[in-house]
Amino acid sequence: MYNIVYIPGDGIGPEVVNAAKRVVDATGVQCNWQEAHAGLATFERTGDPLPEETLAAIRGADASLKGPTATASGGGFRSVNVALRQKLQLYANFRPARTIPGIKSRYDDIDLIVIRENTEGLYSGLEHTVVPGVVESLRVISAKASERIAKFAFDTARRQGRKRVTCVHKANILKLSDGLFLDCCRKVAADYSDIEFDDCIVDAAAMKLVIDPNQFDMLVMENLFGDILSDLTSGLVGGLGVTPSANVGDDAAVFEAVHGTAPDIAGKGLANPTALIQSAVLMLRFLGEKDAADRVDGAIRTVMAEGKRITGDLGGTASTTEFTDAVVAAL
Ligand SMILES: NC(=O)C1=CN([C@@H]2O[C@H](COP(=O)(O)OP(=O)(O)OC[C@H]3O[C@@H](n4cnc5c(N)ncnc54)[C@H](O)[C@@H]3O)[C@@H](O)[C@H]2O)C=CC1
Ligand SMILES: O=C(O)CCC(=O)C(=O)O
Ligand SMILES: [Mg+2]
Repeated sequence: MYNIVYIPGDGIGPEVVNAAKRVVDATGVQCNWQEAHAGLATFERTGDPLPEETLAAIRGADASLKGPTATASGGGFRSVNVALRQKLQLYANFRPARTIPGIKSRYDDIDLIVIRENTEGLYSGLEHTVVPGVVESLRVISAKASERIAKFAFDTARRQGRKRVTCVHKANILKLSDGLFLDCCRKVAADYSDIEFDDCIVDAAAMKLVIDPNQFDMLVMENLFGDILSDLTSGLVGGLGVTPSANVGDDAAVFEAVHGTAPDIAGKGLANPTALIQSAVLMLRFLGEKDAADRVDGAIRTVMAEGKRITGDLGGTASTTEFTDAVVAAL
């Protein structure tokens, strides 16, 4: 019996979290689900978007499954995701993009992984007004966090039989900060002679990913570049509706999709739950439940290949529930 915390979140969050829970339960893996709260709805109810009891519940759980949480542009509270990743030191963000046969996309053979440093960089949102009309944002990069994420990337590459790790950076312009990140990746690479290492400047990497993604294998980068490029790699395999993500630290792990709250389709039963179900697959693998993880992956592939009960983002007409029913039936 695993103790799993689930956070419904905002927008489409409750719909896709419910779908992922149903699928995990259908595998027969025994989970004691504990509900915890975070996000905009939690803020409106309690005045705190990330209550201390939610952090404590995640710390005490075997793993957590999180729906997306809303962060307003401009004013409003600081991102719950950034706070969660920093407070729990979930330093590694793992975002695979893999072709699922049957889903129409530009390519039919993608198998990439984006590894994103999850605790520092511009994404921390450390900003202040210097004088009215002038704002400063701090982009802190440390050797400790850079070496830690590089090591995570190489260890993951080794465990998963990957051939090459590419550091994506802007060290030609950000000579000190990205220079340090690149140096740390080079230093760590020297300890992994069985895995190739190279680097690519981020603007060129974006172009190369669109033109010929298979020239890459695993990509490691700082926080903001990872945020942007992981949406791009999602787009290579069918979009945000299908790509999972894991936030992993030494003491806790939170599994969520790459996508956000999708306000344009929230509450309508239109969301594709595949991304969060695939995040639950990553969670099952993390828990050591390989057989259940493979079975869910296989069930999704069966439903996608059949193509009759897929959601609107993939060109189908199925609702979130109808697609989930089909996955459960295929299991
Ligand atoms: N991990 C998290 O909690 C994340 C939260 N967000 C938050 O979500 C809010 C909305 O952000 P947006 O930039 O609009 O990005 P978004 O990912 O919510 O939506 C972008 C587009 O993708 C579509 N989409 C996303 N997930 C889908 C799914 N499962 N099925 C079908 N279509 C899907 C949406 O309908 C929309 O057209 C913001 O407040 C943002 O801060 C954004 C990304 C991650
Ligand atoms: O925290 C947010 O609202 C956005 C998060 C996000 O885009 C991501 O984690 O990829
Ligand atoms: Mg993002």
